[in-house]
Amino acid sequence: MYLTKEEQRTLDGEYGETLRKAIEILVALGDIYGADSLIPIKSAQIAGVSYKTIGDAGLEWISDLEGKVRVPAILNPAGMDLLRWKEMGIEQNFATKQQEIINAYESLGIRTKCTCTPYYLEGFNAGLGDHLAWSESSAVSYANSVIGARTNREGGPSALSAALIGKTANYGYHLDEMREPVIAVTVDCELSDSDYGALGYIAGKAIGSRVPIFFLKGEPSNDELKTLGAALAASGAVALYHVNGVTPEAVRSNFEKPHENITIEKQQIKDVYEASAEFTQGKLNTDIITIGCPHCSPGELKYIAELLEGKSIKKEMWVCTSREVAQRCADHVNIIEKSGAKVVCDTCMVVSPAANNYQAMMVSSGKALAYVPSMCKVAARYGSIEQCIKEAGITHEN
Ligand SMILES: C[C@@](O)(CCOP(=O)(O)O)CC(=O)O
Ligand code: SF4
Repeated sequence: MYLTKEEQRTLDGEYGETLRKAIEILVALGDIYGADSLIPIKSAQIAGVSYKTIGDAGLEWISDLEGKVRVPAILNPAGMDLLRWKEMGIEQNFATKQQEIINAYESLGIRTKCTCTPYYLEGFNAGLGDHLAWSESSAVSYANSVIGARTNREGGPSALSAALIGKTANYGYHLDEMREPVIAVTVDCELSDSDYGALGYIAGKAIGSRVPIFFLKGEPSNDELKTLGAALAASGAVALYHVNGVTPEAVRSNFEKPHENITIEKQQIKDVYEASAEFTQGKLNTDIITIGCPHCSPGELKYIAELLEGKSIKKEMWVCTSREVAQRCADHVNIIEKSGAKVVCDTCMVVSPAANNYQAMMVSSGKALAYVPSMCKVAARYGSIEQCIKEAGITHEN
């Protein structure tokens, strides 16, 4: 891989051990994947924040680093709401370790905003063709597919290295030829809201890590595309998808329909909503409802507030979002919290150990449906946002 003189000096350790280690990781990845050079990035989003997923080894690795990031960088969700962790049932020891991780990242100049939806934050707007180093799989999918920016699915260490160097290796989804669709997915029915998460949940398994192009009957909103992409990345490993006539590169490039095609039927979407026998036979009772995987947009918070206005709910319910979006939507947040639901910031139902305290979770996300059973050891069932709120049990209505 070609390195500039400056990059070579960094690799030789002239600017210290942290930058040497960081560029070594980028060069190693570039050599493995055949990159020709390093290219500048606009921003970084760094995974590996929850103490639940990185543990003491991760904390130690980050704490040993020195210096400051060269591009705007933020974090993936942590294991707790950084302010209201006690209310979530998080233990003191976990909270202390979690805060140490946040402090270690902060000392590297990383903004301690913990979210998988960086594209809603001030200073993180990305545009068509921008090169990024983002980690969280749904954020990667949204950046590539909905925005038309370019990022590989970075691991925590490689995104952090890219942030410190301000560059990433030029391979994979940074290149035009890797962004062309190779499989078509035809959907033969109209879809709305959580149907897109169900579609992603089904289609991801068949697509694996390939680039699909969807042929849909309607035109999904950006929130629906977010839901689709998150599920595709979780049940499969899709980092980029196109929707014919909708997503920016499909509109500009007018791709030819690939030869391989899979068709998804209405019944397959409906099946995702069918709860398992354990739920229907009453052996499992939903004891927590979670919405906001990926983190809620302002529009989703507004919709949830409309459904909950003037009502009280019986069951534990979390609405997950970023702190910045929650602050921007304070009125909607107040309405949601008045109902008894919690607007949980900085974390989510998958990366917080607090989720493990429950037995059965109802989710409105195809991604959460795929991950909650394995990552939290909690049974999960699927429903639309409206069905989730109904399941929370409305006790009174004004
Ligand atoms: C499940 C996921 O959304 C959260 C876990 O991330 P982390 O490694 O704890 O930052 C990761 C992903 O899908 O990229
Ligand atoms: S599991 Fe869902 S809410 Fe949690 S970080 Fe991933 S996309 Fe975001």
